[in-house]
Amino acid sequence: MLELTDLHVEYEMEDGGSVKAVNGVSISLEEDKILGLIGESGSGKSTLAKAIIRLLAKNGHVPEGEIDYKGTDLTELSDRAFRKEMRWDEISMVPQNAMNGFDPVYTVGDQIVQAIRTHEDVSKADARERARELFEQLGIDPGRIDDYPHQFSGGMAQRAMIALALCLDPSLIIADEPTTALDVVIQDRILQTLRDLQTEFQSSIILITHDISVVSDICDDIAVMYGGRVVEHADVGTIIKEPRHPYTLGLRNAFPDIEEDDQDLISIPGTPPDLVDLEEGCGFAPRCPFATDECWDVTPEPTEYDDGHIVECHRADEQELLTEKAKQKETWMDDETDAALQVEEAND
Ligand SMILES: Nc1ncnc2c1ncn2[C@@H]1O[C@H](COP(=O)(O)OP(=O)(O)OP(=O)(O)O)[C@@H](O)[C@H]1O
Repeated sequence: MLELTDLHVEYEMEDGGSVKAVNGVSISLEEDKILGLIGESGSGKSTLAKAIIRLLAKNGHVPEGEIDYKGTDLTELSDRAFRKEMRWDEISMVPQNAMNGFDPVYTVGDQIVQAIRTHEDVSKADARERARELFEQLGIDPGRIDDYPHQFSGGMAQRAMIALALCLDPSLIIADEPTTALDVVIQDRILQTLRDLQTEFQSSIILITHDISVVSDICDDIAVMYGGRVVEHADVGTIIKEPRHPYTLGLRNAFPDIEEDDQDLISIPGTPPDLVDLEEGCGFAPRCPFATDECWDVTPEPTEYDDGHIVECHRADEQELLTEKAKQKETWMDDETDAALQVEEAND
């Protein structure tokens, strides 16, 4: 249903330079699937999402690439046509912080009713009924429909935001770190609700997060972003159990596995690349313990392994060796990698 081809997104800066926040991304999302978009802060996840729903900051634009949504290239649509035909009806978004998504001066119910009536010719009473039903489905007491946003707890506001995103029955929902501000138990419940609703509404979801353990439970596919590119993309089982990219292997080390005791959490040394002065070569090479001269000099092309497992790494063929070495702390402590390593004992 959604196919991005060689998508680039840039932010113009006052000094005349530009931040290449998304730098040639090609991925696809099938109908009724949840795609997890993971990567460190600054890897371009939100930018990619906002480019799809056309909510980029004023200084952002798409200089190159296609966003094919059900056969329409969204980059070719006028702003007016996009607002009328696409945003909210077809593609909606749950933002990082729900409180910012609601207008504090109107009740939550009024805002959902207004969203429905702006796009559909229905009576106020019918729209209100739909909002009440959505509240119920999301586990919010429908009696709270006339509350103002500040009267909701963080978890409830986030659920109400999901109700708003679902109220026009869109085919694609983009959820940008929808639960980061919430505690783990509520986070888990909201993600499960999202999964249940996705099955019921038969919509597709792009779920953005920096936490690989969050996505493993509810996603079908995962795309790993690094430095504005998708460096690995596959079904969730493959990404969790058989990744090939050293960055994905590193991400796996950095989050605890709930099934294992006594683990060392090893973070990836160094910092993400400068997206203003992008250099030739693999963007991860300065932090990669396995980088060779070729990695520094030549940007790797996407290569497909198995069915739909796409990796951008010159050494992706050496999966067994990389996997074994990546498990060892010493690998990430090697002085030959550019950066300092921080090792945290999981059970400290
Ligand atoms: N309006 C802007 N102007 C200039 N640079 C920007 C702007 N918005 C984002 N950036 C830069 O674009 C890059 C990608 O940012 P983006 O927010 O998409 O990353 P992210 O992976 O979503 O990070 P996070 O998890 O922190 O939200 C970063 O280097 C960021 O500083």
